[in-house]
Amino acid sequence: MNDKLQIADKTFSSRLFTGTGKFSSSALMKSALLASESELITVALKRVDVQDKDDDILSHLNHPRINLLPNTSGVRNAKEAVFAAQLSREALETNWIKLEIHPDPKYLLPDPIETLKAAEALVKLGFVVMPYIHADPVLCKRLEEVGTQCVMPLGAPIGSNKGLKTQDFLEIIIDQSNVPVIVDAGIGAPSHAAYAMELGADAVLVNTAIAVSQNPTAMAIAFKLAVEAGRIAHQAKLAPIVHKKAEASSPLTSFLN
Ligand SMILES: CC(=O)[C@@H](O)[C@H](O)COP(=O)(O)O
Repeated sequence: MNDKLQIADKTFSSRLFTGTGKFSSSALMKSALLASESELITVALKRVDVQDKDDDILSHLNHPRINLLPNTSGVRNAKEAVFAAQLSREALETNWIKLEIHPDPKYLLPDPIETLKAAEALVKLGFVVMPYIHADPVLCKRLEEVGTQCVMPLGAPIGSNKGLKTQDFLEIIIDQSNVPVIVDAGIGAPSHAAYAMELGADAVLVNTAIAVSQNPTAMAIAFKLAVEAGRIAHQAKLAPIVHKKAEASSPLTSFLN
């Protein structure tokens, strides 16, 4: 069965996207990310030394399977985001950008107005834009209309590990989206990732839950398997929930009949 995910000009076999922050060492990061089999890995531009091609973090991500997804984390508005994306295109030779504008350091919630503004500008400049946003179905449609290649609604605040707190809105987004929906942020356990995939998400992005686990490599494998299981379950179609009464799994006829 061909179940690849297409975004812009790239095709992905893995529906688990990952991040590079919070690992206790670069070696551990590399081991976990390779074990995850993730093919799209985001790295904060502010962590990359764009003058240095041998930058430590980039050298650990140099692998034929890995596509780098620079992100604009740290910018405060659309203008800064566009500038950061242009810098990244020059330095890293990719026009893919994960657009993250979250000016408030306490909750790291994405600014919807600046994100839409930046997305529109970046699409016009030829970027493949992957916007990190709140699970807002109306905003997702507006982003799709300006030409983003996917939407990345949050499950819960970044790094909170709380899971799919936005589930009702994620379901609406999944139902009405014409571009891939990637649930990003707050996914704290493989079961959360599996659930997102069961709901019909096209992919998930996970960073903290893998990086801060006691065994990031084992946890990466657990996430990989969970994403695969959730995807297969979604395609197989889940049995419907039956309300208000039980329904016997076997016929309720007596053995004596
Ligand atoms: C790395 C990255 O892009 C994060 O901003 C992303 O949203 C992941 O969130 P978690 O760390 O909660 O998985």
